[in-house]
Amino acid sequence: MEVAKESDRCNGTGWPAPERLLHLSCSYETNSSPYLLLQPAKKEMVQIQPYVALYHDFITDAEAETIKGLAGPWLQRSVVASGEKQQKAEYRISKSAWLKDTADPVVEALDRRMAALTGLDLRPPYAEYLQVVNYGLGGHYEPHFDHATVRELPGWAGRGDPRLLFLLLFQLSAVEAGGSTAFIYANFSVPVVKNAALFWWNLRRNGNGDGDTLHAGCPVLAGDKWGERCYPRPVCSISPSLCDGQAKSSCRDPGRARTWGRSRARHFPEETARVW
Ligand SMILES: O=C(O)CCC(=O)C(=O)O
Ligand SMILES: [Fe+2]
Repeated sequence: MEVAKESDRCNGTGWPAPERLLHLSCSYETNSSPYLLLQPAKKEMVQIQPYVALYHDFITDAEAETIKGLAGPWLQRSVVASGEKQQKAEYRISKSAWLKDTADPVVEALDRRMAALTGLDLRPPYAEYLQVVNYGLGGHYEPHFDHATVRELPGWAGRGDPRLLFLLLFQLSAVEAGGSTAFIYANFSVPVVKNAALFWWNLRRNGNGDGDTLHAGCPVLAGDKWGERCYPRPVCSISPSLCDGQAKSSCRDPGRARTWGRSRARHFPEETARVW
């Protein structure tokens, strides 16, 4: 496969070939949840492999403004993981702040909506607090994986699974130009859609990192981009198979892993046709 460049994807020249669009669809999702029965999630499947979906109107203008207001005073230059430490990096230019679920009822409401959407318990310790991200002019996040690619990472055994199960990125603002999320190997990009939530799985159902998810936050060319990330830190992740073999020492809650595996199969049925 030709490996697309970040600049091509950020220019929007890398849409999937027509035969890869056949399975794509839009649907209202309720996931048998009382929250979503009243206001179904408007799901647009973007790509099956890697699995990427866009949920339109997932938050309201008022919620977006509240979140930006809460985070504003706490924003600091974003950091990236470097071994056991966190440090600033030229390849991630943005500011970020963590929001506790007790910070405001809006944050709690978002937590409930995310749980309804994914079927997963996303409260600490199963996820980090929500993280608000602000990219100014030229702000970007160069191509990276959200899951750790080195199995020997410090802390792998002692502190649970360091890999990010999925990413859910709420779009809190419109961007005048730039700012798309580009999937480099998969060869497509998703523009910023205000109030939508962009979702992708970083780990496959067998618990391995999905090598097709290499992605980037494209530079903001005009305006500024505000997002909020849900940052799950699953213990034993999604698959009971993770409880076998190498990752056993990180497995503190196999029961939860089984529940999460079942939720994933139920809430993301498009995946079940895939062979892993
Ligand atoms: O801002 C984006 O479009 C991508 C963000 C991202 O990759 C991340 O937060 O890990
Ligand atoms: Fe990322």
